[in-house]
Amino acid sequence: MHFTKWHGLGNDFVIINSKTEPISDYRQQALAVCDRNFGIGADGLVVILPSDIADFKMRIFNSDGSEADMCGNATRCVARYLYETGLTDKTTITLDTLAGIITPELIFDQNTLATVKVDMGEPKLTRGETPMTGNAVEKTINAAIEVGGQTYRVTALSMGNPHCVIFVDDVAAVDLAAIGPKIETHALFPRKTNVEFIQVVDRQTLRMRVWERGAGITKACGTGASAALVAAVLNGHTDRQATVKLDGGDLFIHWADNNHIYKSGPAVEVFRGEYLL
Ligand SMILES: N[C@@H](CCC[C@H](N)C(=O)O)C(=O)O
Repeated sequence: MHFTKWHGLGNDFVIINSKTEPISDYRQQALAVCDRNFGIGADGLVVILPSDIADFKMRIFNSDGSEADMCGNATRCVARYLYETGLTDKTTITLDTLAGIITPELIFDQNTLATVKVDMGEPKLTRGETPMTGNAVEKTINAAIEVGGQTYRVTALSMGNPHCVIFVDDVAAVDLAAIGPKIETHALFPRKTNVEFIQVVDRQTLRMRVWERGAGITKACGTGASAALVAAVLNGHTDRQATVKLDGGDLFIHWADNNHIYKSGPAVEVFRGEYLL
C-alpha cells in the first residue's frame, strides 16, 4: 500500500488515496499504520475518496481506530496533497467530511505556497450530536464539572467534532496525560471529547495544549484551536481573531462576521513510502 506522510504543526497523518490503494477495514488499518513502533507512526489515518457532493471526500481515523468527524490540520495537508499530486488543479477545494463540507484554500506568494486557509464552517454549542437549546447552551459556557475530585470550568462546543475548552493560569503546569483521558470520557460528553487547556496570553494570543479524543496528546489540533478561539470570545478573553500557540507551532484563527471560522497554517509532506503489512 502506497502512502504519504504529512503533518500540520507536528499533528501527523498517513494519507492514502483509496482509488489506487483500496483498504477493506479502515479502523484496523488506522490502528496498524499509526502505531509508532510497529507501523508508520501517526496521530491519524486519512483516506481520500470520491464524493458526489464535493471535490473529494475525506475520512479521518484516530490512532486508536475510531473515526472522527473532522480534522482541521488534516484538511490543510489533504488540500496541498491533492493539488501537488495533480489530483486537482483547483486551489480552493471542497472536502466532504462527516462534519459537512469543509473548504481549504491554498494561498500562494509568488508561486510559493504561503499558507493554507480553511473555512472550517460554523461552531455549534453542542457537546455531541444533539444541538442544545435554551439554558443548556448557557450551561456549557464556563460550566463547572468535577473530575478526579477537582472542579474545572469548561466551555463545550462542536467544530464538527466535540471539544471541551478549559482556561487555566499556567498551561505548562497541567498534567495532560493524567487529566486528559478523564475529561475525554466524562459522562457530560456522549461521544467523548477532545480536551483543550488554554492560557490567555493577551486579547490576540492564546497558548494551548491538547488531549485528543482517540489519539491522546498531540502537538496541534486545528479544530481544537478553532474551538479555543470561540470559547475565548464567548468568555470575553479575546477578540475574534487570534494566534493560537500550540506545542507544534502557531495557527491563526478568525471567527468572521458570517459566523464561519477561518483557520490558517502550514501543511508539510515528510515522506512517501510503501506499507508492506
Ligand atoms: N487533530 C485534529 C482532530 C482529529 C480528530 C479528533 N481526535 C477527534 O476525534 O475528534 C485536528 O487538527 O482538528
